[in-house]
Amino acid sequence: MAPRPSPHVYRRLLGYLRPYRPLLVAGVSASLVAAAATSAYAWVVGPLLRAVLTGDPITVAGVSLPGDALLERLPLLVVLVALVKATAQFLQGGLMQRLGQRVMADLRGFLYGRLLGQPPAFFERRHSGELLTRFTSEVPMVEFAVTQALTSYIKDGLQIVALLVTCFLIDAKLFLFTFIVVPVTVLPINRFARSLKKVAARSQQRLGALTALTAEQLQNLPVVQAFGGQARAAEAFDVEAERYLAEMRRSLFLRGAVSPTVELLGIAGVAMAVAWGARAVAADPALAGRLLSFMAAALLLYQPVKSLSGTLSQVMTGLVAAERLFALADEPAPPDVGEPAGPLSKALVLEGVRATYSDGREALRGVDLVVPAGARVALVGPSGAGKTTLFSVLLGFLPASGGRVLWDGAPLSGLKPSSVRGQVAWVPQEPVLFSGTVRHNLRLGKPEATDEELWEALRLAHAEDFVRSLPGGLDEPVGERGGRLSGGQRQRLVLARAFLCRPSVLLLDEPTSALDAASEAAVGAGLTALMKGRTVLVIAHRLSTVRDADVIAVVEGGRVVEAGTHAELLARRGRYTQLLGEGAVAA
Ligand SMILES: Nc1ncnc2c1ncn2[C@@H]1O[C@H](COP(=O)(O)OP(=O)(O)OP(=O)(O)O)[C@@H](O)[C@H]1O
Repeated sequence: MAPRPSPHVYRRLLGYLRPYRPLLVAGVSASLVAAAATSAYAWVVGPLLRAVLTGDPITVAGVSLPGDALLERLPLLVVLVALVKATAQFLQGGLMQRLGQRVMADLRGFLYGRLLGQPPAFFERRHSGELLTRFTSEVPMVEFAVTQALTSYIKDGLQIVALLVTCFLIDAKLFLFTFIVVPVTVLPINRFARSLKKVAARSQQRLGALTALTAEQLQNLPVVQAFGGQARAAEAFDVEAERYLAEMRRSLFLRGAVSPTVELLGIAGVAMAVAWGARAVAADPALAGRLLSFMAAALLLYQPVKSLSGTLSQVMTGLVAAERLFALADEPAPPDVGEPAGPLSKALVLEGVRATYSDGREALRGVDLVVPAGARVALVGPSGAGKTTLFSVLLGFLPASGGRVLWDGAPLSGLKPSSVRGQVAWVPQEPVLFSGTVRHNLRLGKPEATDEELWEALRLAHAEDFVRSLPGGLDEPVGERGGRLSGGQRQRLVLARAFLCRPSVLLLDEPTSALDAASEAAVGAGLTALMKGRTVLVIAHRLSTVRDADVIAVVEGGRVVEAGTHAELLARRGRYTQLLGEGAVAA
């Protein structure tokens, strides 16, 4: 069943207005003035027309004006009313738009902040395209709904109320007769609103699926092309695009039908009022002025009603989008609470650690391992053994489902995750860089680092020379994902970034990507420097790294099946010897 915006969504969006109450009050006041000015038109137009046509004296707001004074004062009055209305509308539009933009900025910031607190499992359950759709298409939908609701809905709503009151005051009987059709108008609008909500939710889901598919295919285009998969990709795209089109057809049909239906009902009401009024005036000619005022007010109603019904569908779409955004933001994120972790000084101990992914796969099945502070422990094992999962548990991305991890004797589950991450530097196999400058990338873990500290880190990571030779130095842009640098340069920047954080524990997934001999030597020297004096857990892919380790842990099937030094394990002639024979680590 398609989701529908609940009253809760309106309330929550209204909550975002609270900090801007003065702005809201000013905007609503301007709307009230504009609405009152519109009603004033109706008050003056009827008597004016009647006086012009008959030359009789008229009474406006209790003041009786003779026919000749009219031609001087009434045009002035009309211009004055127009001036007040124009000024009020200008203020109303400006204030409400500003309010709408502030609300949206807050909402966008809130959503992004919530996403930044989510663990990797949250993103694995979703397609990156889906999240992108939220930001690129659903946030603007909410933005439109909020600004539209604040500008058009308040302005038009107040104008409608003011004009209805005007009509009632001019002639209560005529009012009751004419607007007996109003309840009849509300019924179809309500039905439209409900259908529109459903269709809006479905078309947003379809757009999400289409964006997800497109993003995935384009991101991996070289692979698609290498396998000659363009035709299949185009076919899959057409299928999704057709589904989206079908939903949009339904949505556009409904949207197109709202305005004309409301207009028809409104015109019918006015026509009936004219017929009734004409008969009443025939019986009592003095009614003519009032009837003209009444009709002016009824016709002035046309514009705000049309404007309201025209944007109804977009506002509904925006509310559905808001509900989806709130649902995303409300996904519980693991709390960042607990005791602060200090630098590791004794040992990191894993006792029977188990870990299960959200799809039910148990990747760790009782890992026992002791990593003394300052030691270098190499993890080796076949692909899929659970080495990366172990890092995820240590970084707090995946909670242990059994056993425990002790950080200097304190259970990891009781420590504040951000403080543990502050002690740990994680260097993944593929260097991760963001578009931006060298400085921007280095400061990721230490935003306040000075240039001296950056150069020092670059020197330690054997990256100083190449950064100095870049035309912009620290200010040189690295390109998207570091694409303007070589593989070895990217890796050394990532190492420099880790140096800056002064971690006490290093989780290192040794790079395997082919580098030329010079780059490899530089990266290797940087790595050696980084590991010096720290507790290191390294997923080893090179024999030299394994041989130099204090302890080698052989991981297989989610357990540590053997542990010891290189010499001890070779002497045992067990699984380690077998793995070396199979080429699990490169010479
Ligand atoms: N996000 C995930 N969701 C579900 N299962 C996963 C996820 N990541 C890994 N797995 C599974 O968990 C097991 C251990 O994977 P892990 O990535 O820890 O192995 P690894 O030893 O690091 O392998 P490699 O050396 O190939 O990187 C594998 O069976 C894998 O399929």
